[in-house]
Formats: sequence, C-alpha cells, structure tokens
Amino acid sequence: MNKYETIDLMEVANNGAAPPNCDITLQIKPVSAKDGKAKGIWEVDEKFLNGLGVTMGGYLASAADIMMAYAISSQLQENQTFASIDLHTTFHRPVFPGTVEVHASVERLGRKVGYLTAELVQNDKKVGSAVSSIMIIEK
Ligand SMILES: CC(C)(COP(=O)(O)OP(=O)(O)OC[C@H]1O[C@@H](n2cnc3c(N)ncnc32)[C@H](O)[C@@H]1OP(=O)(O)O)[C@@H](O)C(=O)NCCC(=O)NCCSC(=O)Cc1ccccc1
Repeated sequence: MNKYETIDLMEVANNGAAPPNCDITLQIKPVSAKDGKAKGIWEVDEKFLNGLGVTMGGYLASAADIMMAYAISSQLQENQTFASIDLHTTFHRPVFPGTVEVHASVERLGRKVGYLTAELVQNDKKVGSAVSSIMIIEK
C-alpha cells in the first residue's frame, strides 16, 4: 500500500497523481485543493444505493471526509499530518446515480485542531453538508 504525505495529496488534487485507494473505491476525484478549499467530483452509480433506491448516507459522509482531508492538507506544513476526529453529516436531499460535487473548506485552523465544513451538490441542489474536526499531528 502506498502511504501519502500531505504534499502527496496536493499532487493528487492539483497535478493528477495517482489517488489513495479510498478515493478509487468511492469513485471520487479531487480536482483542486488550495488555501484551505478543496473540490472533488464524485461519480455515484448503483453500487452506492441502499434498499430504498437512494444513495446510502454513509457514502455521503465518506465523500465529505475525503475532501475535507484534501482541504486541510492544503494548509499543513511538511512536518504535520492529521486525523479526522469527528464527522457530522446532514442529508438534505436524496442522492441518485450521477455526479455529485463536493466542496470542502477549512473554517478555522488551530494549532492542534482544524475545523472544517463540506457541502455536497447534485444538479445544482444542495444534497448534503458535513462538519468535521481534524486533529493536527506533528510528525
Ligand atoms: C425527505 C427528507 C428527509 C425531508 O424532506 P422535507 O423536510 O420534507 O423537505 P422538502 O419538502 O423541502 O424536500 C426536500 C427534498 O427532499 C426530497 N423529498 C421530500 N419529500 C419527498 C418524498 N415524499 N418523496 C421523495 N423525496 C422527497 C426531495 O428530494 C426534495 O427535494 P426538492 O426540494 O424537491 O428538490 C429530505 O430531507 C430527504 O430526502 N433527505 C435525504 C435523506 C437521504 O437520502 N438519506 C440517506 C439515505 S437513508 C440511509 O442511508 C439509511 C439506510 C441505510 C441502509 C438501508 C436503508 C436506509
């Protein structure tokens, strides 16, 4: 398994380097990460549907968690790594197979904790939002 430093995640988001396994599994592609903001494109297909015919909510949480990792990585130093320590997700509308944009932002960067939000949009409508705290760890 390849291990990624934060600088490697920036190469994924901004220069097309090969993504980590979880991105491939979820079918999410980061397209930019800079100055605490990250954007990803998530291709949702039938494998993400629950028994009710809509995308299972945990996958939305995963998409938000992944893109918030890129957002915080864009503001960390080379001697720092991170771990998400909580994640609250709200499901505003059902998500169907198609494309979902995921926008993540660092709202505040503390010395030890970053405070982040994410918004998920399908067909120009907000389908979900998430809030997370991410621990900053000195290597
Ligand atoms: C329905 C409600 C919960 C509440 O809505 P309200 O407060 O009444 O709000 P409002 O009237 O403003 O409508 C807003 C939007 O809501 C939708 N919509 C509303 N009514 C209907 C309807 N009768 N039929 C169909 N859709 C309806 C519609 O898109 C509408 O959009 P629009 O504004 O027209 O463009 C909505 O927030 C929602 O669907 N959230 C997503 C929930 C979700 O997908 N959760 C994750 C999956 S569950 C899971 O994973 C657990 C599990 C695991 C394993 C196995 C099984 C389960």
